[in-house]
Amino acid sequence: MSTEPGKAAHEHAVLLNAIADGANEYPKPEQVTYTYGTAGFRTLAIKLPSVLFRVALLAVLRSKRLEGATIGVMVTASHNPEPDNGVKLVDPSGEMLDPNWEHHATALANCPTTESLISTFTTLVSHLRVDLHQPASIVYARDTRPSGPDLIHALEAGFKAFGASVKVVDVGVTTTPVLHHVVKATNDKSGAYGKPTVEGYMEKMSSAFKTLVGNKGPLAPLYVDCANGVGANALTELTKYLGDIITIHPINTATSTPGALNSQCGADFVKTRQALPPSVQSAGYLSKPGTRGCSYDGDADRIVYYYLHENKGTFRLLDGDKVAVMVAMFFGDLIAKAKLEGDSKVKVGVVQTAYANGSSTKYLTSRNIPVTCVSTGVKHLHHAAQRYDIGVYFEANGHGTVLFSPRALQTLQEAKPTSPDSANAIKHLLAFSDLINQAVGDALSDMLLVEAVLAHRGWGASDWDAGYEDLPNRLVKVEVPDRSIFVATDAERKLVHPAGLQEEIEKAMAKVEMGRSFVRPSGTEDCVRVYAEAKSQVDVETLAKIVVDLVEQFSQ
Ligand SMILES: CC(=O)N[C@H]1[C@@H](OP(=O)(O)O)O[C@H](CO)[C@@H](O)[C@@H]1O
Ligand SMILES: [Mg+2]
Repeated sequence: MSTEPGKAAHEHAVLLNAIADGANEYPKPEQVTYTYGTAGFRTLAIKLPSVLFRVALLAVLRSKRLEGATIGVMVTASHNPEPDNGVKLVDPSGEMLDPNWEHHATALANCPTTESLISTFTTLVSHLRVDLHQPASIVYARDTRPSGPDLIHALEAGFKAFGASVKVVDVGVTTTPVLHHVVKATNDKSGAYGKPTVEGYMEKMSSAFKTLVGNKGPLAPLYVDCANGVGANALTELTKYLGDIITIHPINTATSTPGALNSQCGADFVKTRQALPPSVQSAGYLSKPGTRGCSYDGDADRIVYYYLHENKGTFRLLDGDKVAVMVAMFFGDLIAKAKLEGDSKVKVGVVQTAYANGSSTKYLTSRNIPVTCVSTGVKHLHHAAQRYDIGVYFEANGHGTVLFSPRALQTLQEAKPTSPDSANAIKHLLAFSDLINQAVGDALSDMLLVEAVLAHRGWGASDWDAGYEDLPNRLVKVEVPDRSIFVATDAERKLVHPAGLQEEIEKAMAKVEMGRSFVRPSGTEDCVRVYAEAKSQVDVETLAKIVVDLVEQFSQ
């Protein structure tokens, strides 16, 4: 845009006309209200074209507001069924969109007409003090959903309205964490984070993995359920970079079979059902004792592991809590071996949500590892983890990563080893910081992290599992007329509303041994979630039932 007043006004009018033309092509369906939630906009794909067009406008505004910093747009609905889709924005550091801007996204998405869209857009430009003369830079990608290409068209139409002031890079069909990597690396002008490309991501991770386990391979084979999603493509690519250090068997890789995505497979299926995907079960992949399997979700930002009990053949889940505990303990030991001096001590902390199994929290705290509990949603965990030198964060369902603070990295880079052992520990800690996605939870990166830790420990799945035994637990969805009456506090462990309900829940908890239960409204589905755990299966069922009944009673 020009800085001459007359010309600038003309260009502004041209821009608004172009936005109006695009908006007319992608009208908002009537009677749909959109919310930018925990995971961006997510609903049936047929309802989304207008949202994609408007998200493009917001992405451009955000980039211009940040003086041309690169913003990411990911088109995915993660573990949802195939007819759904979604879109979320990625901030320049590779993190989720700033929560203040979520409201602006919601406002644009819900404008009923082209006129109201233009008016809201203009208001945002002035309220947010966006200088439209600034350049903008956007990278975008999508998962394998059949609705993806049309939604990408709608997104691109939004970018085109701004003409040449917007530079766009289409990363193509890839995982959510790869897109986050590209965003973070593009904005890191020092180049230290790695190349801002899919190849850069693969090279960085595979070379760190080789540094860590190159002399320990070949590692025992691993079966990877890709949920018939985009993780299958990324994993195929990654295995080329890994060579023969580890034998990976990708399964559920039918990315173009209609209806296959997340159907009877994937991390969400396994965590919710606490069972193997039928395809893994029937093929007997894990029947050889000790064989490890893992499942990604549809956009490969989440992973859970499992194996079959050696004697009983029963299913054993190694979820996000199990990963967090193993990784935190391992990093604690590695830091001790590094023998860093005095003030340069690096400390490990863990961030969980209330859904973390009580046994995992007890295991950590009894070993003096600090644990912070935060509200559900990756962005809360990510921010809390940034307060530790090495912050390990995982949701029980497998979303998570490990963050190395700039101070920890600098300390490690400058540390003077006192022995060959300390030199090795420092080298390994630095390699782990390259192996682990520093922007967001990442199924592929977390998988290599688990494999590297197991190899360093000399452990199989059952050794890993032996640390602690999960308390029996139950997670129940309750549909209520209006979930907004449920208001939680204290990292969502207590309810402040409806009045009196919390007291009743606490009475029920006190009746069973090691009873714990909490209730919160879901941020992604129209339901209230009830979580309960207790020392025995019978007690947990009783506790869950009482609390579900209470929720129903108090929602009338
Ligand atoms: C109990 C549970 O698993 N909740 C999930 C779910 O959030 P809810 O707000 O509970 O619907 O979706 C989030 C986004 O994927 C994920 O971060 C979170 O862990
Ligand atoms: Mg996901």
